[in-house]
Amino acid sequence: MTTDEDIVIRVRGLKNMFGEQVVHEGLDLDVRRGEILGVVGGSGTGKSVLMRSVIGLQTPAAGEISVFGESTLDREETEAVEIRKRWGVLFQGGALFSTLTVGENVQVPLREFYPRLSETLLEQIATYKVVMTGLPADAAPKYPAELSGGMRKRAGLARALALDPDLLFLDEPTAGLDPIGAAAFDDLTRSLQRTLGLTVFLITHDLDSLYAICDRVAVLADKKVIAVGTIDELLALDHPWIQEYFKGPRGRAAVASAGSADARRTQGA
Ligand SMILES: Nc1ncnc2c1ncn2[C@@H]1O[C@H](COP(=O)(O)OP(=O)(O)OP(=O)(O)O)[C@@H](O)[C@H]1O
Repeated sequence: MTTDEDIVIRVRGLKNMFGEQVVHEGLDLDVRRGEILGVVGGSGTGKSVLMRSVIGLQTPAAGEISVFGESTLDREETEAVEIRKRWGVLFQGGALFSTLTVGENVQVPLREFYPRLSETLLEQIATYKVVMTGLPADAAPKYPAELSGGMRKRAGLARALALDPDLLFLDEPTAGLDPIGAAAFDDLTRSLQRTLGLTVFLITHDLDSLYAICDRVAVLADKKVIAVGTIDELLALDHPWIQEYFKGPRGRAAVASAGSADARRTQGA
């Protein structure tokens, strides 16, 4: 049974609109503690807007959002800061500051939330986070433009982990990576999630990621979350978009690839 303490993000009756365009209406969602929740939906269904609403970058027209049991809407700034410290965000494309080195990028949230840390400690923490994401320590003094796409994603992840968050938001982290790089990033996400006990909100179009690392998947369509569950539970529903998405050619390829990855793991075990 899921209790209130098990729910890290609770969204109820969310409505978002831009001018006349209604993106969400009556959207409900629960994200459970310690899970990787995949968020899928066609382009423009409002996955990023949902994430931005939860992290306070988008003020909804209506609805309630709570994170760690605290409402995130209409809060005093000091209270909002305390909640914001508990999450990290990897935005679409990494969103690194191009004029700062990787290490300096990781230091940005540290400087914002802990302005009294010494320069030495800032550097040490940043290097530690960089290494934690599988990058060599000598990536820290490099600029984002000097890194490959996959390395930049890892650098973005290092920055998202800067404050030792309990909750991680990842917006299409494997977009633009080749299949091997994407699988490696999935493995890294899973391993960090397990080691650090993270709850992960993962927006993705990548069916391989859904099969490989997501505990449950939420499907956005018709301005709301139309279904949430394991992939098997979703497949039991006869919604046309869900059937087409998971059982279309790309879905079938992802099942085959998940099967062979499992077999490789079993043989390697
Ligand atoms: N700041 C904004 N101003 C106006 N419209 C916006 C804004 N942000 C998002 N939208 C609109 O809201 C809708 C949902 O956008 P969103 O980026 O959340 O979609 P998405 O599901 O993440 O799409 P994709 O999978 O293509 O990234 C789109 O129609 C988009 O044009």
